[in-house]
Amino acid sequence: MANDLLTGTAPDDYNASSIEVLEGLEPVRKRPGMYIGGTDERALHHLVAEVLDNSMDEAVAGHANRIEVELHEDYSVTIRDNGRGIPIDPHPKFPDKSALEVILCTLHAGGKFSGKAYQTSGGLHGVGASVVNALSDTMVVQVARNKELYEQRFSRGIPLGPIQKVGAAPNRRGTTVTFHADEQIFGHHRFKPARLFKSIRSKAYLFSGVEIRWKSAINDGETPQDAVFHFPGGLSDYLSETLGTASTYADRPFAGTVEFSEKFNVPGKVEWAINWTPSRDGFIQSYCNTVPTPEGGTHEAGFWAAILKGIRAYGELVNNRKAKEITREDLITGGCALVSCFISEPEFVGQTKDRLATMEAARLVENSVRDHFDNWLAADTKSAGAILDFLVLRAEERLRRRQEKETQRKTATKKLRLPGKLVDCTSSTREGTELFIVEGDSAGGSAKMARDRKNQALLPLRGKILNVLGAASGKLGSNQEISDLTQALGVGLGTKFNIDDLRYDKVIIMTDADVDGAHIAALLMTFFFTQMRPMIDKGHLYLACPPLFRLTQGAKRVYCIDEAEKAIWLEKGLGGKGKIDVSRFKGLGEMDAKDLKETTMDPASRKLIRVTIDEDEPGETGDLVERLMGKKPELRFQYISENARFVEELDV
Ligand SMILES: Nc1ncnc2c1ncn2[C@@H]1O[C@H](COP(=O)(O)OP(=O)(O)OP(=O)(O)O)[C@@H](O)[C@H]1O
Repeated sequence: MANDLLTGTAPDDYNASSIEVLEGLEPVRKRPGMYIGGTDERALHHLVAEVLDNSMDEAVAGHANRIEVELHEDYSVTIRDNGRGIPIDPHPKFPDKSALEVILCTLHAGGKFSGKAYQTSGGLHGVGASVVNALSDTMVVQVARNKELYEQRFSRGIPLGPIQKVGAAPNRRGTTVTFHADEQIFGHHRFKPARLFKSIRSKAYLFSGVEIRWKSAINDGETPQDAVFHFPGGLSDYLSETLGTASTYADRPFAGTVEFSEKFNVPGKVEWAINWTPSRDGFIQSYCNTVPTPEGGTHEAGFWAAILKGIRAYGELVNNRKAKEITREDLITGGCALVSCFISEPEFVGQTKDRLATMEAARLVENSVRDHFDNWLAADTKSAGAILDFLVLRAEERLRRRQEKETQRKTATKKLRLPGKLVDCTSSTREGTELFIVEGDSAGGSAKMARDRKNQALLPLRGKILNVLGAASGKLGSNQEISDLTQALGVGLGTKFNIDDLRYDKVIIMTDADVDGAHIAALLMTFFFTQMRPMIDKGHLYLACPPLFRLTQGAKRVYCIDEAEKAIWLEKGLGGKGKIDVSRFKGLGEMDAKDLKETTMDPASRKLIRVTIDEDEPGETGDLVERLMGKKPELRFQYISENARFVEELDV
């Protein structure tokens, strides 16, 4: 390897033959995570959702009204509908294959791309059924069409033979899929009757035009083994059932349905139900085209916007001045909501469709719900008043909590033994405050003058802090610089560390633009990375970017971060009169307060770099820290001298 690097020749074993092209359904088996979000229990249950969603799409499109789901003793599952049946005629693009085989053995084959066969479908990528096929050791698909019954069998995505006619089906139509999940992929995970039961029941609530029958050969002692779900009352009934005997502020939920075609001249609709209760935490369950969206998305955003604007407007109407303090956060505490929308060509994030991304959905849902909510509040003043009072109380509680926290900070600050050299800011709340950690001697004076006293504090460090990677943990607590820093931050060290006690919003490392400065910044970042990691994760740690040069030409002046920037200005000129005067700042201390403020400290003109951790490469970050701060000084020296001006690229 080393020789190859030196001679510049590539090793022989990395060439075109190293580049694999996965064909057919191979990628699904190789990388199931990409298609169903993993190989765990959740992913396993997602297989049923993929097949069931296809039957639901048939129902929502008006072609089926009955679906059956059966869990067998060997943990295989059958899903049957009375829809049109997957097409079985030869596919025009692949005349020797049936459409069914193309659908089940090819990614991105489906009837939901153009919106002709389905208007508002949960399916859209044309991969669901083929993914289930690829991840099942057996899969049997039967289609009853034109009074005939057809069947094709598969194993791990490969057809075991062509499609065959297996009998007559004079009184039947629709699709039946039976599959057994492959243990090579899902290991010991098995379907849980309770989990399937719950998700199937919620599907039935989402579309009142369908009846879903459930049957299970597995008895888990709590889940019914037979059930029929049909809910003409839709989401309103679902919410009442979910809330059970909990007391609520409105006797009946605020619920309704709006067809988009009537209001906005586009296909689709939204259905919703919400009520508020003092007896449990609030929740929102949202769906798009019957697909659950546990991470929410634009339809949820539109819904909350309508409710928030509605309740505030009602508050104004009844002269409740505090209503304008209500925020979305208050609506959700104690607010239990179900929202289900149907739109054409929805955009989800990922194949598991956990979040809706279609922007249009926010507008459609908000405008549909808003009028109804206004009318509902006006018509039922008893419920409206109770809800408004409850929400105002929530808002007041939230504000009180915030105030308490602020006073706690004030008193804590008073009680706190702050390090003598800390130049604190005067703000009594944490909001908007910044602590600059500066290289002691060089920056102290000018930084003091350059700062905004109200919200910018300074902690001058004398020389280099302890290298925490090499140090024993006992040494940390007794190190003066580290103890000053920890005290100034207010967060405590080791087991006492608590990010909630942090006294500043931003902690900014401001060191000289030279090798020593880079080293100090690296030591500090290592300290935060290893001892106070949440400071980085929660976005509190920053690097200041002081300039290295000041160029002056007559009355014109610019600051340059590095040689390259200087070269550009020298070339094009500053636009002033006479020759360009270049001064190089050897340290922050050399800059006068005005320069330092303008270039490095004033939020209006400075540049800051937020220290982040590359989530994809946590191992690498650890490696780099070890390389920089570990036991091998030669590696550290090499890295720092190569990167002294570019510490910001560390991205520790
Ligand atoms: N039960 C069914 N009845 C009728 N047609 C079906 C049925 N199941 C699947 N199909 C047809 O097979 C196509 C492919 O289904 P598949 O589940 O692979 O993808 P999809 O539903 O189109 O999209 P997604 O990958 O988002 O689920 C569907 O678009 C539909 O045309």
